[in-house]
Amino acid sequence: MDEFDRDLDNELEFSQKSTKNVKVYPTFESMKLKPDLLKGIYGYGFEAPSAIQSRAIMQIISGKDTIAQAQSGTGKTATFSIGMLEVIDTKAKDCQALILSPTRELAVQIQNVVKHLGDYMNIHTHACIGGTHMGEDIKKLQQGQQIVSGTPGRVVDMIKRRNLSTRGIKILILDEADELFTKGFKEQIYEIYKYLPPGVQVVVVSATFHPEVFQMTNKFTTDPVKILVKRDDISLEGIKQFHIQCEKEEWKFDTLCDLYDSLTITQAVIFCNSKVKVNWLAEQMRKQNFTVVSIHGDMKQNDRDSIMNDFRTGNSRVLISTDVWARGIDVQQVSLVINYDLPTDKSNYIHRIGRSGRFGRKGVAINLITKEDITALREIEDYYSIKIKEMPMNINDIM
Ligand SMILES: Nc1ncnc2c1ncn2[C@@H]1O[C@H](COP(=O)(O)OP(=O)(O)OP(=O)(O)O)[C@@H](O)[C@H]1O
Repeated sequence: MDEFDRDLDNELEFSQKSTKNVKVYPTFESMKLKPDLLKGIYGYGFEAPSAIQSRAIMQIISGKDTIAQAQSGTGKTATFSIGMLEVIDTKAKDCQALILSPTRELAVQIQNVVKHLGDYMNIHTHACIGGTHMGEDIKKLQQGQQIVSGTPGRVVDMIKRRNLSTRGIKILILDEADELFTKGFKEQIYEIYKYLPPGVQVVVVSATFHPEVFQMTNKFTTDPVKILVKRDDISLEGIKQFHIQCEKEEWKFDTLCDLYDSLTITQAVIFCNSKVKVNWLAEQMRKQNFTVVSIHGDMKQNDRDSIMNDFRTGNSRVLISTDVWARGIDVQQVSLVINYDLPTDKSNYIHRIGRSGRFGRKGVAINLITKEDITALREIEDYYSIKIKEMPMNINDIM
C-alpha cells in the first residue's frame, strides 16, 4: 500500500460517522421484548445491557440494516442474537435468520449463545460448519432450523444443494465482517447474498472495520444505522499491554518458558503466525515438560472440538494457536494473551488481545519482539494511539 492509498483509506475511515441520536435503552425491560426471550436473557445471567446492546438491539428489531461496532468482549453476540430472536416467528419452521462467521468454533459458539438466550422460546438452531459430516448436516437442516449459524463455505454448499432453503430468511448477520470481506471469504459471501430474498435485513458486526469494509457494506446495506467506535477507543483499557525485547527469535522460547508459571494462574493463549510454528512451539514446550495444547486449521475437526472443549472447561490452561482463535472466541477465564509472533495484520492485534479481558475483566497482553518487530510494534501503537510499554521485571506486579 503506498502513501496515496493510505491517505485514501484514512479519509474513507474518518468519513464514517455514527448515526446521530440513536436511542439508548438502559434496561432489557425497556426494550419490551417477548417475555420468553426476556426470561432467557435473565436465565443466561445477564442483568443489564452493555453499551452496544442498549443501542443496537432495538435498531435491529426495527428492521433497519445495522453496522454495529464495539470493542472486543463487550457483548456483540448477544446484541445480534437478542435482536434476531425477537423478530423470529416461532410458529414458522423455515430458516429465518442466517449468521455467518469466519471460523467453525465461532459459529458453534454463536449457535450456543442463541440456543441459551432462546431457551424458553423453543427455537430450532443449527451450526452449519465445514469439517463435519455432510449427511448429518443435511438431516438437521431437513428437520427445519429457524436460525442457522455457519461458516461461509458449508453454508453456500448447503444452499446450492437445496438443503438450506433461503426463501424465509429475513435477516443476515455478518459477524467479524471485516474478516468475512477478506479474500478467502468475499466471493462466498457475495454468492450467499445472491440467494437471499430481496430486501433481506443485513446486520454487520465487528470490533474492527477496515476502511474497505465500509465500501463493501454499501453493496449489502441500504441506509444503515451506524454505531461506530473511534479508532483511538478500540483498544480496551482493561487490557494492559506490554512487550518484551528478545533481541533474537531464538531467545523468545526461553522467555516464554520463564513466563509459564504466570500463564497457568488462570488461562492463557499464545499466538503464532503459522500452523508450522504452532506445532513446533507446542512440541518444544512439551519437551521441556510444560503442559500445553494447540489448535490450528489443519487439524481434524474432531481434534479441534476436543481441544476447544478441554480449554473451555478449564481442563487445559495454556493454548497455542494461529489466528483461528483470534476472533470472537469467548472463554472468560483467559486473562493472558501472548503474541509469540506479532500479528501481521493490525486488526488482528486487537482481536487477539481481546481474547482476554472479556466483558470488563482484567487482561494482560505480552508481545515478544525481536529487533525486526520494533517498527511494526510502533505502527500498532500509532494506529490505535496506545502505549505498549516494556514489561516490568516482576510479572507478578502486573498480574
Ligand atoms: N449484558 C451482559 N451482561 C453480562 N454479561 C454479558 C452481557 N453481554 C455479554 N456478556 C458476556 O460477555 C462476554 C463477551 O461477549 P461476546 O462474546 O458477545 O463479545 P463480543 O463483543 O462479540 O467480542 P469479540 O469482539 O471478541 O467477538 C460473554 O461471555 C457474554 O456472555
